[in-house]
Amino acid sequence: MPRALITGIAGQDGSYLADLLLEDGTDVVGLIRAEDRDGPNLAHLTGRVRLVEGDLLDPASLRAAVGDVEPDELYHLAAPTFVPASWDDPTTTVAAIAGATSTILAAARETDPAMRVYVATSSEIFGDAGVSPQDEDSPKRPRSPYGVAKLAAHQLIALLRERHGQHVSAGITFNHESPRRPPHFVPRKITRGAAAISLGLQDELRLGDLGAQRDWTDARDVVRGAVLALRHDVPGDYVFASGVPRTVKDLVDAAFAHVGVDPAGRVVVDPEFVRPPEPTQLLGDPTRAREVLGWEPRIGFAQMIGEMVETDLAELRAAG
Ligand SMILES: C[C@H]1O[C@H](OP(=O)(O)OP(=O)(O)OC[C@H]2O[C@@H](n3cnc4c(=O)[nH]c(N)nc43)[C@H](O)[C@@H]2O)[C@@H](O)[C@@H](O)C1=O
Repeated sequence: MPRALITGIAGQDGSYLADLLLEDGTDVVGLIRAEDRDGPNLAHLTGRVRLVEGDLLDPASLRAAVGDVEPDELYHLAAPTFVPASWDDPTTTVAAIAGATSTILAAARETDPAMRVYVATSSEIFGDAGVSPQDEDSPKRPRSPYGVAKLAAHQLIALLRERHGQHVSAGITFNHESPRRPPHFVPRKITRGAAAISLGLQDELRLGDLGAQRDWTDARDVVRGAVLALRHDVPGDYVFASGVPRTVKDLVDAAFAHVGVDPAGRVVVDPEFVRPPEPTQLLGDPTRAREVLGWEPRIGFAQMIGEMVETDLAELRAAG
């Protein structure tokens, strides 16, 4: 039975990855911060996975976890994820993303040079790429401290692969969502808002730029890609994306249609949430993942948003 260590198992992606690996009989160990032990995404995993403690800002704890667990497969998903927050504290962002990735990759090599590793990087590494859609070889000009930190991690992976022959793959993940996504990200904010408005719990939903565009897929599809990448014989970089551009307004329309409410007059643009426009359209080209790994998204946009709204309706009803 292979043993996998998942950093960030308390998060959206980590918990779905644990579900997937448990299904195929993998022995799953999760790395968490002490304060995440009671997180909502861990409850259903209790008794089915082993948890070890570690902190991205404490390199010794990461080295100890990798050395003690001695996994065959290491999925490094833990990271700060809210892009605007990276402007408030770039130092911590860089340490927790670039610093921790470098520690984990070194620990993997010291523990077992044959250990297979997958690291989640991000479409934020592209920034003002100047070309759209972006594939693995597109120019990378990040526009946030978060993107800079992810790019450092991304480039380190390629370098260590080349220098030491480490089996490390990078997932260049575009936006991915699910019923486990926290509500400060715009899709969950919108599905939660539509649900609350339809239940009469809220009058309006305050958002930033409705014309902002992203490439959204379902988190369950993305973690399936992570396993395919790690288990492929040759390590590499892979864009995981739908290849379909959509706007924040498309999210609003899909979520409100699901609850049968007209969003007109209910959605208010609030400057607090407006970010500077992207100079290059962020859109993924997942051709390599499809051709090399046989990966394609299976869960469509409307299904994903519908499931998120249903989860929000159920949670709000239960809370009320
Ligand atoms: C790939 C990447 O994906 C995620 O980062 P993100 O794209 O910043 O995600 P988000 O959901 O916060 O924003 C998406 C878009 O929606 C616009 N937007 C409009 N109105 C609101 C609004 O009211 N709230 C928010 N949050 N965004 C809004 C906002 O300006 C942006 O254009 C992370 O997983 C990150 O870790 C990652 O790697």
